[in-house]
Amino acid sequence: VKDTTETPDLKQCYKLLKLTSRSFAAVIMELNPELRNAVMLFYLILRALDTVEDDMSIAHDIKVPLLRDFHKKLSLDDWSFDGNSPDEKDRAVLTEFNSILHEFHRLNREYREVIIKITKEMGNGMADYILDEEFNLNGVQTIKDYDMYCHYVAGLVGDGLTHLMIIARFASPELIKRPELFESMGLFLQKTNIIRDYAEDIEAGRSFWPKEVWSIYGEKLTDFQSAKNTKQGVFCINHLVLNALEHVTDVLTYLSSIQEQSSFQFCAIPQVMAIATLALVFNNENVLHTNVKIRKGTTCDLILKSRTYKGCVDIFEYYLRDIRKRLNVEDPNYLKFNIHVAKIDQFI
Ligand SMILES: O=C(O)CO[C@@H](C(=O)O)[C@@H](OCCCCCc1ccc2ccccc2c1)C(=O)NCCCCCc1ccc2ccccc2c1
Ligand SMILES: [Mg+2]
Ligand SMILES: [Mg+2]
Repeated sequence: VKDTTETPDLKQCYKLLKLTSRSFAAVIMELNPELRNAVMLFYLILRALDTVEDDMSIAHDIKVPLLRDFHKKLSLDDWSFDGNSPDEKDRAVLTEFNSILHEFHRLNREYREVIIKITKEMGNGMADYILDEEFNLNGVQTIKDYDMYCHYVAGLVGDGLTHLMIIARFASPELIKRPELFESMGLFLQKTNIIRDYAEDIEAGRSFWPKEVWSIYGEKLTDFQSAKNTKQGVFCINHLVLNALEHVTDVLTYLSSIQEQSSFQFCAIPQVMAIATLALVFNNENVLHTNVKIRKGTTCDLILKSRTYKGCVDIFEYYLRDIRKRLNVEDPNYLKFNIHVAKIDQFI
């Protein structure tokens, strides 16, 4: 019988979960007990890794080996790290890493193997980017680089979660044959965050908007912050929204194959939040200056409506129509948008 005693370490882990993530904590708590601890620990371990990646105060010669070897910490009984991550709540996952390790060793082997594999691949992908001088100086260059970066930080999460759900028998093994589906689950979320976080990232001295796109609309990425370039900045946002929408059909196909209710909601809620966020950032010049967020009321409606697959399809259809209605003919992306949204409509 599974040992489900609530140890002090487990309580500490759930405290860390709630501390580090508003959105993901809520959906992870919804999960069936069989899967909840594994996904919670998967989240905290990757959040710890990402906190190292995000911490601009850690020197490269410390950061790169730390990222590459992070998965090896998972075999230790005790390890913690005190970076100077500006974000207090994120720092805690690294200083309190022992609780995560103690609980990690209590997971069944199959779950641990998935988590170690993804942590190793993500850590090495992040390290490769940090070592790439081009990326360091000028950020993400091509759309191909953009997709590859998002693969490492989010596509791999979709990969790991899919395998955890299959081990727990909450998703069909057929999904393993469709890696493009779980890749899109991650890329849709990450690309939405990257578009939304423009102002915050520029402030922090980084950005992930691909040069292949923004250079169509401006000389420098920071140009969009001056009033005279607002229109070009909005066209750039819309171009990136269109690029993110290319993942919609894969996301809906993936959702249609999750049978277990709590896993379905766990997968569906972040996706419906993302399509609502994409509709919010579309044609929205505020994105160039601040971090726009969907209203709390909207969030509640989305959570309720996304309980069924049909509800999710309705939500996507609603926001895709909303975006199409607000397309302006002078937007260079006008034609591509219409063709692509019509294609998704056919799929739906
Ligand atoms: O620092 C921040 O607060 C934001 O960091 C972003 C960044 O630095 O780019 C960035 O960090 C990425 C690296 C660490 C990934 C951590 C993660 C996130 C969600 C999870 C959900 C469940 C289980 C494990 C999870 C692991 C970030 O958090 N971006 C949010 C989008 C990531 C989506 C991951 C993902 C992929 C597929 C999914 C499928 C189903 C349900 C949730 C899913 C969640
Ligand atoms: Mg981060
Ligand atoms: Mg990061």
